[in-house]
Parts: sequence; structure tokens; C-alpha cells
Amino acid sequence: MVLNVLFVDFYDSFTYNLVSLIRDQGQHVTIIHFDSYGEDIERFWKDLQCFDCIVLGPGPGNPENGFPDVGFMEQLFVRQVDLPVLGVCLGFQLMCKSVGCTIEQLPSIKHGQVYDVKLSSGAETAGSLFEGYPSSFKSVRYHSLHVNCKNSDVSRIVPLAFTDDEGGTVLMSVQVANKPWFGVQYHPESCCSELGGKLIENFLKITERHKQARVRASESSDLSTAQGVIRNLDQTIDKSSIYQKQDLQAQNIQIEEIPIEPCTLLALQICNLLTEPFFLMSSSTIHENRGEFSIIALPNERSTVYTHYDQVHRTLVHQWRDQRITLEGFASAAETGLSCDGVDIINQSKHEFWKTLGTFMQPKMMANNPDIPFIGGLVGVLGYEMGQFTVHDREGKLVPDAKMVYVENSVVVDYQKGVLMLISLNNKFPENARSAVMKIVQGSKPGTRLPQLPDGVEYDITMPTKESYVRAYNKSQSYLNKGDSYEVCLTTQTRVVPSKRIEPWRIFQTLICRNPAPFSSFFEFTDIKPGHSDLCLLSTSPERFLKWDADTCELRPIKGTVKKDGNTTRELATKILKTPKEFGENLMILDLIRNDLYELLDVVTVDELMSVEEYATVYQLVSVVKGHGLRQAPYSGIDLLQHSLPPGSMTGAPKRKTVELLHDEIEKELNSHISPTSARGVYSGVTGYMSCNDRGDWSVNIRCMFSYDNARTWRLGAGGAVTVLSTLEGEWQEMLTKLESALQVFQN
Ligand SMILES: C=C(O[C@@H]1C=C(C(=O)O)C=C[C@H]1O)C(=O)O
Ligand SMILES: NC(=O)CC[C@H](N)C(=O)O
Repeated sequence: MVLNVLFVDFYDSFTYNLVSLIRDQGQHVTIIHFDSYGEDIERFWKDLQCFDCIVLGPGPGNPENGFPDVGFMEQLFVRQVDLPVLGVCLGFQLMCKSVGCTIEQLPSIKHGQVYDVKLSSGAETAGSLFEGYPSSFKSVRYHSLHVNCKNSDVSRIVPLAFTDDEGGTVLMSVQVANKPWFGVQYHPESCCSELGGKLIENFLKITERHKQARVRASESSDLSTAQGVIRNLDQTIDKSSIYQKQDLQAQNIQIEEIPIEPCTLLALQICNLLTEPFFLMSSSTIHENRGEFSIIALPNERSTVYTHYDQVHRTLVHQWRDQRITLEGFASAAETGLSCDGVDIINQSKHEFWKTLGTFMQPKMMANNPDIPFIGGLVGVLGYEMGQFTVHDREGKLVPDAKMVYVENSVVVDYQKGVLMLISLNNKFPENARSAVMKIVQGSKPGTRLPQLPDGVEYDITMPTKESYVRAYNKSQSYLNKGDSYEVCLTTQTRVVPSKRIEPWRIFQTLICRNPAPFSSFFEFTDIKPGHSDLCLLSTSPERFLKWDADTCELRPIKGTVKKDGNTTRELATKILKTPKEFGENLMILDLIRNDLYELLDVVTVDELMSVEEYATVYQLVSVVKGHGLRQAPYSGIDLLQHSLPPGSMTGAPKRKTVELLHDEIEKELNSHISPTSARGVYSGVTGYMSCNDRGDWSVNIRCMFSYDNARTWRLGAGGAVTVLSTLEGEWQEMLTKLESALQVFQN
């Protein structure tokens, strides 16, 4: 008998981790938001007849705030719903409040910390929520608030578990007396919690028994009506796929392999000799599993270019350097939506923009699957505001939020195999590019002279004041304390104006030598006119956002940073990175990313838990999460990409609420010297490709600089995760360290 579980989501970023635990038990889960019914409690009550139990999930906010934070969900208990209920964290607090407990500030807030949960005596008896549990087990806590039942009617509450921390004993689980209503304060669904699946299994057994009793009393509802209701209810996420997968045909690819001596300057040297435009996604450090490749993408007049402006909900489509288009014509088409020779104008939201990209790519996907990450496809940059929950408010200057270019010719260097490949999808690998490659491959070893920026240029650098940073930091702390957020990725932006324009390529070469990184990128979009770009990104990112192939995907969130200086050995860094502060920071984002994947996929694994990685200026704590079974799913990599942007490591958790707080409150004043709308722009977005052999790889836009005005001014973002364990000085210094990784090129 499959149970129908109603899951009430309070817009949390751990919802689907819990949902997956229930689905693993073979049960059907319907997810609604706590405010899906608005104020229509009667309709909600009627629909409840279709379900066998209710799970009230975790989430931001405080049940004491009432309707804005929890809707009318407390009424479940006030009206005495005749269904088993499991409340988790916020849901638990809500249930306890409804029976007279108070919700109070936790003396020592815990976000992403593992504690021993101890059962009250008798809690593990047969038929209970903790049947078969040991007397103590480890679980993760994410809460600012806790339940105080000292002044409540003790006959209504059966405490089941507690934990000890610095603030004394904290209630971890209760049952409401004589009711099948249970709750846990801890998070059974975290990847660092023990026995989470068992808790759900036990709750479902309780549900099963309850259901049987109801069936006997013939209270059960008509199954066919139930199915209709259920189908229409579950609308919290858009589950449609961007494009339908089809049977793929083999298509023509020309690949010429040339053996090479692996050297990460190779791609740079080839680009130096190229006479045509190029984009570079390059590794400047070779590691197993990241940075094994450099890709030089060669756009030409056959290349279609997509530019999306979220501020005006418009996409412009044109061919690379179409002679009919002028810079002024293009800018005015973007601004007004009025037609312009050579440009297709589509008025569409960013959501529809993804579909436009998908529709374009679908017929280009091919059955050939050479073991090469990129054979040709869309390459480009997606800004932070292309993600979910973000908005790009209208401000003075219209800037692109996304630019993607379809590229048929490329050079791919595989450092591990020691081969370079010239790849063409149109049988016409450009001769000039071939001779540039041959010159470098056959020539003498590349020199080691470090490129320098030209002498005699002054740099006007504007960064946020420490005072405004302090205010933003304090705001972040106050939201963390109130339980509105568990982690806030607070970011700053700095503007650099050189007294003379310097070629982006020259800056990039300096940057990549000073701050080598596995995901460096050079994207100067000169798609209208040579020597002119409306978007330019120079990045030395250490962080992979998302990589996929036809069946699996991988995310590598970085959270936890230690500056390298003369005294920091790897050993010391590891010690610092394994403290509760860094552990919690990383775990929260790891759990958030599992959630992002579980929204679309059934199987998600944690393949590396908090490894320490070394970079030029910092040590970082990195986890690796994989999603499996894409082949059987209706989704492709592009669905995962759309779905999981913006990167959780750049937002904090829970994602939706924290993105909102950052935009409306926290970063507004802090970055007002750059933009009045607190848009992050390219920073915090992603850069990469989707290849016609169904592979993709995207890095997070950090340790980078970008320009919207043809390299006259540059913007650099830097930030870090603020948690309750942060210190103001520590975060300020961490931000400066990250800023320095790119800013250093302008400082001598
Ligand atoms: C925000 C930045 O980096 C992010 C924040 C990190 C952290 O808080 O430790 C680490 C890597 C990135 O996910 C940045 O580099 O500007
Ligand atoms: N994870 C949660 O559900 C948190 C609940 C509540 N907002 C708190 O901070 O205590």
C-alpha cells in the first residue's frame, strides 16, 4: 500500500533531502508551500482528506511571527487534524507552540553542527518514532530558536529526545500526548546525520497503522478524486524539462589529434598567435578531476550569439559580426525593443530564455560521444541575476545578464593524455588557427617571462568602506540570530578605472600567471565589432559549479577559506578548516546542493566530504556532490543548470530567503558605489559551455573581474560566508584576501 504523504515546504533549502528520504521508502510525496492556499483554510482542510500523513518541513522564520512565516499551518493542531504529523525543525517548533510551548532564542545558535541526540527513557519502545534506535546518535542541527516547554501543560507533551550544549539541555524531539503528532528539532535529512532514514521509516509505519485504523472506520477518501487533487497540488517547482530528449543521430565531427608536452601555458601561447577572435577556458594548474583541459573556442561569422537582458526581459539574437549591425543600433534595439537590421528581438523572461537556448541546442545534440569534454556548442557567461529568486531591477545602464555564443571550431588540450585536438563541426577548421597551433607545438619550449601590465597607467580603485561593511555584516548577523537565514554569503564589489585602457587579453595573462586556477576563463565578447565588447570577463576561478555528461553530474562547492602566508602550512590550514565554523559553513552548502539536485533527480551522492585544496593565495575546503540517472530522467544538463543557479555557495542558505535579504537589505548600501540596485552582475554567476555531445562544465564567477564598457572600468567581487561563528574582523580579512587574488594585478 503506497502512502500519500503531504509535505509542507516553508521555502527551505533542505526540503528535497527530506522528500528523498520519504521517496526512498517507496511512498508518494506531494509538496506544497505553506502559503499555497493563501488564506483559504477550508479548501486546504478538504484536500487533506486525500493524504495519509503530513510532514511540516524546516525553514526560515519563527512560528511566533504567525501568518507571514508559517501561514495557517498551526491550525492543523488547533483543529486537531486526524492524521499523523511529523514536524522537522521549524515544523517541530510550530507544533510545540500550538500546544502551549514558547519558542525562544537559542543561547548558543547551531547552524550545521553535529550533536549527540539522546533519547529519553522509553522513547525507543516498539511502535514509537524512535523504535530500534540506540540511546544516543549523531545528528545535525540548524536552528537559532528552540522550544521551551517548561511553562506549558506537561500532560500535553511527551519529550522524546534532547541534547546538551553550552546553553544547557535543548529539546530535540517530542510527541504530543495521545496524538500521532511528532517532531524533531534536528535535521534527520542532513548528509552528516545518522539514522535519518530510520526516523522516516518509523514515522511511515505509524502512518500505516493509523491508516489501517481509519480504513476500518471507513473514513478513507475516494482514491480517484484523491489522485486528481494530488496531481494539481504539487506545483512548488517547475518540473517541465527545457527540451524534450530525442533519439540522437551521429553527426559529422572532424578531430585531428596532435601529441604535446603538457604545459599549462600552451593554450595561452596559442591564443597569443591567433589572428581571429577566441574565448579561452583554461586550466593553469593541473589536478585530477579538475583543470585537466584547456579549451579555445573560435567563433566566426557562422556563430549565433544570444544576449539576454533581464532588466527589460529581452533577448537579442544575431550572427557574430554581422556587417549590418552597428554598436548604436544594437544598443538601441536592446533598450527599446525596436527592430534593427540583422538582429532578432525576442521579448521574453529569463525563464523563457532558457527554453530559447534549449530549442536551439536540441537539434544540434549528437549521438557521437567521443571522450572529449567539448566538441563545439554554446559557450559563454551567465550573471548572478540569471538565477532563481534573483531580480535585476532597472537602473541607468542596460547591461547583459547572459551572453552565449555557438561555436563550431575549437582547440581542446588534454594535459593528462598529452594531446591537443583541433575539432570542427563544419569541416572547416580555420587555417590560421591551425598554423598558430603548429607553431607553438613544434616550436621551442614556452618562455617563463611573466607578462606585466604596461607602465605609466594609474588605477583608480573604489571599494566599499569598512563602515558600510560593518553595517552589512551586522545586518547579516541579526538575520542569522532571528532564524531567517542559516548562512549569508556577503559580497562586496570594487571598481577599478585604469587611466588608460589596457587590452583585456594583456590583463588576463598577468592575472592567470599571478593567480593560477583550474577554471580560468577569458571571455571578451566582440560579437558586433572587433576591439569592442559589451561584456568582458577575466576569471581565475577555483570553483567548479556544475559539470555533466549524459548520465551524471558533479558539483564542487567551496566553503571554508584560509589565507596562505609564510606561516600557514597545509597541516595548519587543515586544522583550521576542520573547526566547527568551517565545517558548518561547508555542510550547509553541501546539504543545500544535495537539495538542488534532489529537486530533479532520484539519486544523489556525496563523493568527497570536505577535502582541503591548495591554491595560489588560499587553502579551501571543498566537497563533491554527484547526481545520477540523468539518462533515464526527462532532464538534461541544461535543466540542472537552470534549476540550481545561482550557486548556493554564493548565496547562503536557505537560498530563496537569503537571496532576498541580500538584495533588499544587506548588500544594497554596501555596494551602492557600484550600482544602486545591488545587482551582482557577472560576479557570482557562472561561465562555461554546453557541448553538442551532451557535456557541460561551468565554473563560479569568483576571483575574477568583468567590464560592461569595453574594458574602461572593471568590477571585482569578493565575499564570504557569514555564519554565527564568524567574527567581523575574520570575515573582513577573508574578503580582502579573496579580493586580492584578482586585484593584485593592478597593484604594481
Ligand atoms: C564569495 C567568494 O567565494 C565563495 C565563498 C567561499 C567561502 O566563504 O569560503 C569560498 C568560495 C566561494 O564559494 C569570493 O571569492 O568572492
Ligand atoms: N532549520 C530550521 O527549520 C530553522 C527553524 C527556525 N527558523 C530556527 O532558526 O530555529
